[in-house]
Amino acid sequence: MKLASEAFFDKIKKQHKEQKPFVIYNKPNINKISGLLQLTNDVFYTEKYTKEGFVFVPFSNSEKSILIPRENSQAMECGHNFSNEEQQLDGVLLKKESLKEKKHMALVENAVSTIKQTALQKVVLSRTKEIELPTFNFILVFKKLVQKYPNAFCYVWYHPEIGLWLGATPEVLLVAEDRAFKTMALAGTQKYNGKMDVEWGDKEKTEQELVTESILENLKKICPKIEVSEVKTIKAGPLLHLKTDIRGKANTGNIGDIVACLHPTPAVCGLPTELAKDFILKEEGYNRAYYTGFLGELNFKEDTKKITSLFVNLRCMQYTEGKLIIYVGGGITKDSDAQLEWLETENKSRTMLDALLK
Ligand SMILES: C=C(O[C@H]1C=CC=C(C(=O)O)[C@@H]1O)C(=O)O
Repeated sequence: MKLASEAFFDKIKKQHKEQKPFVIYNKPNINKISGLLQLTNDVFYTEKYTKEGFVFVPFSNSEKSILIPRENSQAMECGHNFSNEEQQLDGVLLKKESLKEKKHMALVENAVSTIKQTALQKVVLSRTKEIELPTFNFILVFKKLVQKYPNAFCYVWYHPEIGLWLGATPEVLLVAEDRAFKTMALAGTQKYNGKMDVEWGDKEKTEQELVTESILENLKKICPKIEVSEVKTIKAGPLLHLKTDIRGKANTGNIGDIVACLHPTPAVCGLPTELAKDFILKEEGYNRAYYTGFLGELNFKEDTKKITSLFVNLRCMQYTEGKLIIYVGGGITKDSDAQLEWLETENKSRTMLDALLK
């Protein structure tokens, strides 16, 4: 159902007020906002990725994978011509985070020495940034995300039993049309300072190469011939990253088989995967929940095709109990500097903060 944007957002407000699950999202470089409004407040789970709907999957199995099934939802869409009358988000106050800074730096130092002494090569370490906010206008922030980050996947996802999440992620996990698929190796970060033609340090180049190599190795199991692009610099909001595009044709039509080769990529976990995951679960000291999981359209039937568009849940935040929790992390290798890694997480938090403060 195509709606004018006001009617679209009114329906979303009503759905939220009635505490019923929904997702609204804008895919990269497309001038269309889609919504799926679940008809009841049941929780639908998905394990094998064979159903049709919008999936919301955690980083590890501490949480469950949730589906908003297409057949139990109302689908709607609107364009980008929304009003800008509400500009300001009131009451956003940032506190100093000296304690968090010390903790994060100690965690990074611990990782660097573990990498030097064991088989661990890379681990992605993260933290949260919390903002007290008694009321939260998620529609206003969503509109800002869509306007500010046209090449990101922007979303608000809500389930009364799980929570409210928002984000603007630059990272594709998997886009598939029947058996043809694409993914990307995204890693390495620097601040965008007005130009795209920049130099990259060895740490960032190696970090991104490790991600590419590992994805290619894992995909061999389901794809004999893989196309790999050159490494490019891409802009993601206030940041630049290194990216390699990867394409192929899978020898399986089951999305679950492809996802099993990709998630969690070394861009959000590390290498070797199991060692990195153990390090994260043991040392990070908090629950990532759905941050660094993935989300998106699963097995959408369009004409005669089956389309899947999944994105890694980065540059995201959760609103809970009067608090916004922003999640940010970065890849640690033997060459990481703890202070610079802290600054990188600060820079990454700007993606969400700029939509709250500006
Ligand atoms: C883990 C995050 O970013 C990943 C994606 C791109 C670049 C990254 C990096 O340079 O460390 C991270 O691997 C995050 O934004 O929280």
